[in-house]
Amino acid sequence: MKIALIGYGKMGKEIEQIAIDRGHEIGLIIDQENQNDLIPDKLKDIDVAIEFTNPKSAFDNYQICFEANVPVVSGTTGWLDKIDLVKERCQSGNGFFYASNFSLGVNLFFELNKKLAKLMAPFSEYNADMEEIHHIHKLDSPSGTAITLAEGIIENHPRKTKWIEAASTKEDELSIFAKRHGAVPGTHSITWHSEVDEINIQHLAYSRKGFALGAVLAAEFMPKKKGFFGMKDLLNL
Ligand SMILES: NC(=O)C1=CN([C@@H]2O[C@H](COP(=O)(O)OP(=O)(O)OC[C@H]3O[C@@H](n4cnc5c(N)ncnc54)[C@H](OP(=O)(O)O)[C@@H]3O)[C@@H](O)[C@H]2O)C=CC1
Ligand SMILES: O=C(O)C1=N[C@H](C(=O)O)C[C@H](O)C1
Repeated sequence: MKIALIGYGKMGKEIEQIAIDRGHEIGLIIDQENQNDLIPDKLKDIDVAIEFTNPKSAFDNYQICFEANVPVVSGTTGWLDKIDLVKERCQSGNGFFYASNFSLGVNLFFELNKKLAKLMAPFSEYNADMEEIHHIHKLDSPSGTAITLAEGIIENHPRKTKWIEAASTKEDELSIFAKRHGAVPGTHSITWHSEVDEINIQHLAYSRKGFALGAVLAAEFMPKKKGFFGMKDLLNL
């Protein structure tokens, strides 16, 4: 498979290594300094583009790939205000795969989080909050993964209707505390507190390898696909 890497930062470089180890060819690398090279003509013989840039650039990059009819795998977070426009493009024949977190562990953790929220629903003595910790270079807050976890709680718990990135005393609000520290790859914890105890679940990434492998597996799934896909399609969760 011939891959275009759009964004050659921490994730782009990790993905390049895993893609090569799995026998793929990197046909094009686009980063900030050569971003004007991302034109449909340069994508002519590319099977799939993997996009990890930043919230401001992601959507424009998708559109260029769509024009070239190249399916996109994207892990960039913080651009979801445009998700309906991407879904429209997918309905008209383009292929797009998005995950706020590509690691197998986090996707299992998403399911565990939903099950725990459902289990807690009848027990009003417990209230939840969330903490996410990432490296100091992260641009968006809270993390995309934290938002997916919050949505999982809100869908499965009748007393939580929204999340806020602050301490809240309102029962219907789920507090998310985002911390930035050193080089932390990504840690997410959910705690259900009562007056007498607490239940805590946590996913802690040791490195970016799990995210990068998931993105390459998604890229292997995508050539010739049309429509909007996510980790549930890949992992059959
Ligand atoms: N879904 C998941 O599993 C994961 C998602 N992420 C997300 O992926 C994104 C990237 O993360 P990460 O690799 O750590 O970030 P980095 O900042 O290390 O890398 C992003 C790269 O994109 C470059 N870039 C900026 N603008 C453009 C552009 N218009 N076209 C092409 N390249 C551009 C940046 O260049 P410059 O530095 O010069 O600006 C940088 O090299 C973030 O949104 C992060 O939240 C991260 C890990 C896992
Ligand atoms: O920026 C990062 O580093 C990460 N971003 C993703 C997110 O926002 O959830 C995934 C992972 O936590 C690392």
